[in-house]
Amino acid sequence: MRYISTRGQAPALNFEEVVLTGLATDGGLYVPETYPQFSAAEIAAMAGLPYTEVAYRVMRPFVGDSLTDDEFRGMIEGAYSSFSHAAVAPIKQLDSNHFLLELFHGPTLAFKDVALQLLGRLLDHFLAKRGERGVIMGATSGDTGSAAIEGCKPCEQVDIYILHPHQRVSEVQRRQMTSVLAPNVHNIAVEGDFDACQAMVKASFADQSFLKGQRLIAVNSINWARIMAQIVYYFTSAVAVGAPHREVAFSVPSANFGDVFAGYVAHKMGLPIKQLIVATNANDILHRTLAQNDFSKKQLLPTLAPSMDIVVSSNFERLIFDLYDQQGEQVAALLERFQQQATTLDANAYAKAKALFSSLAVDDATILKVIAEAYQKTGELLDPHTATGYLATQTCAQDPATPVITLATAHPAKFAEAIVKAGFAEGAPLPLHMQDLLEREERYAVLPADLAEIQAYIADKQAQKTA
Ligand SMILES: Cc1ncc(COP(=O)(O)O)c(C=O)c1O
Ligand SMILES: N[C@@H](CCOP(=O)(O)O)C(=O)O
Repeated sequence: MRYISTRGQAPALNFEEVVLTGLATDGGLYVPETYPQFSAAEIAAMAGLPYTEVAYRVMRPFVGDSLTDDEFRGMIEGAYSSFSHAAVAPIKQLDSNHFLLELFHGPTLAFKDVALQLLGRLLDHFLAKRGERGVIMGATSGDTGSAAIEGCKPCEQVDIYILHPHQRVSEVQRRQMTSVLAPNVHNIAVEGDFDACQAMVKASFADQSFLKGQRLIAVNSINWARIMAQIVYYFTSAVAVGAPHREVAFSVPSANFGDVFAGYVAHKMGLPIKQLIVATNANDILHRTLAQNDFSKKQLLPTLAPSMDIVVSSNFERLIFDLYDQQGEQVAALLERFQQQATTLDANAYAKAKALFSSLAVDDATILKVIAEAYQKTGELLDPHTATGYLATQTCAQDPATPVITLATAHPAKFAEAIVKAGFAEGAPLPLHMQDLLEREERYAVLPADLAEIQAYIADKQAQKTA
């Protein structure tokens, strides 16, 4: 399997190189040159298999000869043994044709664990094999950070620096990150928003000289392995509700577009997905683009679904690349225009997107209403991100005969503010292993949203380690 950049100028890489490279040297994101194909018979044969076996079958073609079968199987078993539910990503029926895919049974209670438990193992393996150390730099709006720390803290080969927007993540999210006091874990609260954090991470990939020769590694969904691992649960859940014999639809709370892009890849691989519904919070750029072809930035708004407080959505570039028939120069030109001014997708690309995607933006007041109503109707307490997907299913599902699977992307206990405001005064209880989270000691630095200062901070910490 060869991976190519969405901007068309960077060298093609194999899986191991892609996992260790993060952002391409031309600023693009790596994608497989072609997508592996699964026949209806191969998909049907997944019914009833353990999650780990489906994971192996779905991901194996992406890995190529970078790992042996046994090495890869071992990593998959290890990654998902840390989940508290035997099914890893169980599915619940809410209504005759509406299902909830619970993606929050990993150690940090959000869907990010599904990929980051595996990515930590991949990094450790590849770096150890090369006898190298690496520096991870990641941006988080709240969930990637703790999942990356949890997935990578056992890695002897890495130091990890996570940038989160100061005072814009929930208290539980912050403490999940900052109470990990391992010597290789560093949290930086940036006086800015998530877009600023992500832009500084991307800029650091473009010029890595501050690291004086150490390797910079990505844990955000710019790293292909993140997307790859998220494709699996589209297969397991679709098969559970009748694929490949029935078409299915998915509703996905979205922001950086990694999760729904994994669904798009599953569709390209042969999974019969009829509709992908993109749900956003009030930061509605994805909705405006898909609904009206208005690909333009607006001021980032803090919302009650803070993990989706993102305007510049990384993985939308991967979709654009595919919609533009892998024409990297056109993608680069479009994204250049997007940085400067309001723009649109070309008519052909937009028509292709419209054929599969629908969308809805959900404001804070509606999120609170949906949490309360969904609880009354189904007995499920949704987290504020999942609430956007739940409403989008009800609003956008095109065909009552097609089952819709809403992705439950986080556990409600991570978002006490929204849960209490929705009328649940007690909030949602934290699981046992986090009962003392609010009492744990925290450690983090607060820094301005200034690339030079942040790079100097990291360089200084790294120099102290090697002194
Ligand atoms: C809980 C939660 N839901 C949804 C999303 C959106 O996922 P994506 O960024 O992959 O679109 C995120 C993070 O962005 C998240 O943390
Ligand atoms: N919602 C994310 C934002 C980062 O997205 P990623 O999927 O690219 O890591 C978060 O919680 O940090």
